[in-house]
Amino acid sequence: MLTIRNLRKTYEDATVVDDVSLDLPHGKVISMIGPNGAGKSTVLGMISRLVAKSSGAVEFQGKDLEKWESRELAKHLAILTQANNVQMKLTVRELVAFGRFPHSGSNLSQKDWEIVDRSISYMELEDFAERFIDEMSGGQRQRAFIAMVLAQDTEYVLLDEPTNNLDIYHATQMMKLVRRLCDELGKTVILVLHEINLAAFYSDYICAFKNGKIAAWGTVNEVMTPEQLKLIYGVDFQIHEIDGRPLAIFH
Ligand SMILES: Nc1ncnc2c1ncn2[C@@H]1O[C@H](COP(=O)(O)OP(=O)(O)OP(=O)(O)O)[C@@H](O)[C@H]1O
Repeated sequence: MLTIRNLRKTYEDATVVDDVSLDLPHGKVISMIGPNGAGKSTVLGMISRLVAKSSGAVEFQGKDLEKWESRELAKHLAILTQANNVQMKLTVRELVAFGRFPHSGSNLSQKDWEIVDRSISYMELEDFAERFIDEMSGGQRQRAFIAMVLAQDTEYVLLDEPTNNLDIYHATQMMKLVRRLCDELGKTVILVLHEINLAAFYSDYICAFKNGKIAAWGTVNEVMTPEQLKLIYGVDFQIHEIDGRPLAIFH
């Protein structure tokens, strides 16, 4: 369980996350949506300790996040950020192997390499395993970084805009994988997404942010209403239903 209490982030005189409190349920897929600059990545960053909070508290598995030892935390919680670039000349398989570091350091066992190869195949990168990541397209590289996060094999997986750069096929495969991580492996997946229909189709809960505050929080059906979406995004929405899930049309 991840509990957030009165979380706030200020930069000089700007408050970009403003008194956010949230109980993120375990073993579910939770999507964070909202306009540019609403504070989604900052909240995700504070949940993973990549961004220092200005005030408030984050409790992870009953213990204040600040009290976790870094390597121990990395065995339980993995994050994909938006700023993924490494300056080293690495192959996909070498990059993905970094995901095993919290567990095994640099001495990877046969089992670690099996997890690395399984993560590579989750992202359908088998044919690219020995390719250097700086010789890949943006979407292929994004999938390699996601594979590294998966190789960390944590109960909590935080993904900031994982579908960035991905085509429709790979974005859909990515979201199906997120569902499997949750349904088959019991993981909690927290994503930042701009594609609200991917959020609606594959999540259990949606948290919508606007101006640093929570604008809506609840099950997909509770949040995906024309009235709330208009308040969040400022455009008109129609909600249709496909396979029992809401589908938003906006114009
Ligand atoms: N290092 C920083 N210094 C100053 N302001 C920052 C810094 N990082 C983020 N901000 C500001 O904080 C606000 C929230 O940014 P954040 O990246 O959390 O938004 P977001 O909802 O993830 O947006 P997007 O959808 O565009 O990725 C923005 O107004 C941004 O300009």
